[in-house]
Amino acid sequence: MEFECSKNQLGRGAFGIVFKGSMGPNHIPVAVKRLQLVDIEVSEKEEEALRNLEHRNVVKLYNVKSDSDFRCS
Ligand SMILES: Nc1ncnc2c1ncn2[C@@H]1O[C@H](COP(=O)(O)OP(=O)(O)OP(=O)(O)O)[C@@H](O)[C@H]1O
Repeated sequence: MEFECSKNQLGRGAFGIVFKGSMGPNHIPVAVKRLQLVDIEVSEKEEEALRNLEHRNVVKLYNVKSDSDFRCS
């Protein structure tokens, strides 16, 4: 599902900045994390782990987009 993100910054982690965004036609609020790509293999492993993880204390991963020009506006 497509998502958008705003300039509204929610926080910052070791691998990137997290922005407030929305997803889909109903604009469901989501957090958008823009990763600074360090190691593609590590990123892919984290993505796979998050996709398979379901826990009430862990955010759900909905989408991953690979685009070096992607910016939150
Ligand atoms: N779903 C969310 N809702 C609100 N704020 C969030 C959300 N996800 C992340 N944040 C904010 O962004 C900050 C960084 O989140 P991030 O997931 O990058 O943390 P991290 O796991 O420590 O980072 P990293 O995986 O890069 O080491 C959080 O401390 C929080 O303030």
